[in-house]
Amino acid sequence: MQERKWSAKAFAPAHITGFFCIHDHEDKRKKGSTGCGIVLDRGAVTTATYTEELEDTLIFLNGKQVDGNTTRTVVNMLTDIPLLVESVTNMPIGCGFGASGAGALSTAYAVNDVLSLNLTSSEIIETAHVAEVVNRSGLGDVIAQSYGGVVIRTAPGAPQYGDVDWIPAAGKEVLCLALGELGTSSIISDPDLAWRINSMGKGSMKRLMKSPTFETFMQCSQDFAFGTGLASNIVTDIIEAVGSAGGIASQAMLGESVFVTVGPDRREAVIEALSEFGEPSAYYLNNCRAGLL
Ligand SMILES: Nc1ncnc2c1ncn2[C@@H]1O[C@H](COP(=O)(O)OP(=O)(O)O)[C@@H](O)[C@H]1O
Ligand SMILES: CC(C)(COP(=O)(O)O)[C@@H](O)C(=O)O
Repeated sequence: MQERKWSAKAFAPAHITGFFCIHDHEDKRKKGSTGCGIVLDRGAVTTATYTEELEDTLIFLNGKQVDGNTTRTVVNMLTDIPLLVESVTNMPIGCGFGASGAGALSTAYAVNDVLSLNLTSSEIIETAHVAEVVNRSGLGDVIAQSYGGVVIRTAPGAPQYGDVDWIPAAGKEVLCLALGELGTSSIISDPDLAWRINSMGKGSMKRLMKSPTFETFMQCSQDFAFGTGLASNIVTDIIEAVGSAGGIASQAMLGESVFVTVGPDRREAVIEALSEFGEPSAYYLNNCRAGLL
């Protein structure tokens, strides 16, 4: 007889979107975003546990009980068995690092395993993507987090409907400064903002595809942050200070956060410039995908 599994653990990485376009569709699997972003070496590790005493699904984030609506939707889409879901993350939450997507995707992998649901990766990714779309907590993070690297989302939606390509890049360092939260739901639901996002996003996508390099990605992201008006005064000041110090910075969508790329010769100067505004953290590009641990 197969041994009963009580617990399963999975990982999903952080993802910063540089620029994006919103694609609405009544079929939530086909709704999503196109755009480009980077998958990073931090993420969420989630354990799903089955215990007989549990009456309702409980969700913990870094040891504290949370509503975790997107994660809860994932569990409800997959089972009516109550589960204990414990997620631990070393990325900023609500700041444009795709934390909700990483939580949802790692949960979907862990639940599939602990309950032996025998879903394929495409079905697992689709579940997490639909949960993000339904909760308006993200549109494209789950797709990028499923693949790793510098992901260009060329067509929106879950794996069977959407499409991706990559800018080949080695484990480059990315400096980040997370200042605060931006509500993903309120921004993507605002018709004026959505119009500006889409008109800037389309232009950024065209420009990137003409010259798909990491430098073009950074430049398009910066123009997107300014052109959409999403960059606050402080974010604008930081982006300019980094530029003067010899780096390229942009805003992590959708958060009050800045991410930076810089060559080794200007690294110290850029860190000094960033330190005027807060304590920067060093991340690395991650070419690894989400999955079971
Ligand atoms: N690993 C996780 N597990 C469960 N819920 C999470 C996790 N990470 C973030 N969340 C929830 O996601 C919400 C933040 O999502 P969102 O506003 O989309 O920001 P982000 O840019 O971090 O994705 C918060 O309510 C938070 O409790
Ligand atoms: C930019 C965003 C819509 C939200 O990203 P976050 O705030 O990190 O959940 C993302 O999911 C995307 O589609 O590119």
